[in-house]
Parts: sequence; C-alpha cells; structure tokens
Amino acid sequence: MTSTTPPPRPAPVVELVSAGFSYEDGPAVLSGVDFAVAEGRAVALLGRNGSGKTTLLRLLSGGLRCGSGSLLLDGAEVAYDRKGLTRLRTTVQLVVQDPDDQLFAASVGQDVSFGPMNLGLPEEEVRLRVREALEALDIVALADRPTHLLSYGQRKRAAIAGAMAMRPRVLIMDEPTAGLDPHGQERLLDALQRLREAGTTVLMATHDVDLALRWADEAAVLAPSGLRTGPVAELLADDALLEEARLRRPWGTTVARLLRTHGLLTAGAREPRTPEDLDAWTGTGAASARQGS
Ligand SMILES: Nc1ncnc2c1ncn2[C@@H]1O[C@H](COP(=O)(O)OP(=O)(O)OP(=O)(O)O)[C@@H](O)[C@H]1O
Repeated sequence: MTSTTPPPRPAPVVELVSAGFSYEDGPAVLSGVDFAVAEGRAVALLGRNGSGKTTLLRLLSGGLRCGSGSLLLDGAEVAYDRKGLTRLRTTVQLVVQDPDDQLFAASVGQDVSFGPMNLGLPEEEVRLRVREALEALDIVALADRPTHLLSYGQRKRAAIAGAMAMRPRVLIMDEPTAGLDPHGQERLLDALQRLREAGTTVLMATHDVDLALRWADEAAVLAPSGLRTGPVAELLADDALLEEARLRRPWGTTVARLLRTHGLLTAGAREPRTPEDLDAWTGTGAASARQGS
C-alpha cells in the first residue's frame, strides 16, 4: 500500500518569531508575527497599502531590527552585530521597491557586478554572473548605459539583476513587477522559475493576486487580524480573508469555482490558474485569446 502522507515541509531558512516593530514615535506596524520562509519555496506576501509588507521584508533581510521577538537564520537567532548581519546579507538579498534606492554605479554592468566583486569572487566568475543576470532580465543591451538615463522599468530590471548576480539562497523582492511591461514581467517570471529550479527561495510582496496564484506555492497575507499563511490557492479562495485584507479574488480562483459549480472540475484535479492553463484544459485557444484581446 502506498502512503499518502505529504512530504515534510522543508526547514525554514529565515524566520521571524513573535516579532514586533514600530517606527520611531509611531504605532506598532507589526506585533507578535510568526513567519517562517521554508527553503526552496516561492512565497507571495500580500496585503493592503500600509499593512506592513515592506516593513516585514526589511525585518527578514536585516535592514530593520525587530523591536520585540527575534529573527532566525537556519534556526539560530541573528545577532545584529557585524558578523551576524554579514552572514544574513550573504544569504538573503532584498530588492527594494524603488530601484533608485538600490542603483548607484555609473552603468548597469558596473552596478550588477558590484555585489559579486565585493564578495571577492574571481573576475571570470563575476563576468559570468553579470552576463547571466543581464540575460535573465533581457537587459544585455543596457550593460554600458548610465543607470540614471534608463526608464523606470529598465532601472527596476537592473536592480533585480544586481540581486540575482549575488546568487542568494533567499531572494526577497518588494513589488518587483510594478512598472514592468508584460514582456518584462514574463522575463522576470522565467528568471524566477530558473532560480527556483536551482533551489533558491523567493519571497515577493505584490498587489497582483493573479500573479501570486500563478507563481507562488504559498501565500502570506497581512490582514488587520494578523498574518495568515498557507498554500496560495487555499488562502486566495478564502473570501472572508480577501475582504478583510481588501484583496480581489484571483481570476483562476473564480474560474475554478465556476468549473466546480458545473461539475467540470473533480475533487483533487489541478485547477487552472491562468488563461493558458484553461486553454490546455479545454484544448482551445479561447481563454488566452480573450485575455489578450
Ligand atoms: N520610515 C518610516 N517612518 C515612519 N513610519 C513608516 C515608515 N515607513 C513606513 N511607515 C509606516 O508603517 C506602516 C507600514 O508601511 P509599509 O511600507 O511597511 O506598508 P506596505 O504594506 O509595504 O505598504 P504599500 O502596499 O503601500 O507599499 C505604514 O503605516 C507607514 O506609514
């Protein structure tokens, strides 16, 4: 007889335990937050404006220090001293929301190579990483361009390439697709898929519920009643949670619900999460043609 026990959840790489944080003289932005990011997972962080997503990402990457509770890396508490923070920052890379807060070198190529060079890697390895990162984001042609002359979407892709070139174990991104055109978004998702195949853990804050359902394994929703975590399809089908967090129901969840209502999706069958999934499922090109029209 075969066992139906699900595989054990991988161990957390980074974890907040009962974490709280307030900005100076401000009310608590986060309190009593328990949040573990398991190795190799793709996690979407969702929540309304001001719910604390950026703050949470900064706590996980060491840019902000927990006011209460603790941050663990591989199960050990991070000491906010030089050694502890260096270890954290070589494991976890944060791509901030605004690329202008991240880019600083004269050209895209120099910016992307800065991190790997700082790690003391041999020149050949730095060149390889830079080329791979630029190719992954489809910005090879921008390598010699001054960063300040790029468009917002180009700067955003350059900032993401810089973090990827570090080959962190955990890549954290704050709204990485905001401002990217459809091609840029697809290239980013392709690059994230490759990172995932290489075992990288990725956490992304986003307002795009369709993207979250399509891309993530797990979701973390910052709602007024607290942080809820779980499988992405389950959380994004919870109407009460969506309403509380002021999130829209994803397209795929609505379609799956309709198919179920009409007896077309049997229990345990994989739900279509994108128009392309639905096309594959129905054997027509209708859904993606309609979406694209
Ligand atoms: N540097 C700061 N000083 C004081 N308060 C801040 C600071 N940064 C953020 N806040 C406050 O902390 C709260 C959470 O902000 P945060 O940026 O983490 O939210 P968010 O969920 O990322 O929002 P958004 O979806 O708009 O990006 C907000 O009320 C915000 O006004």
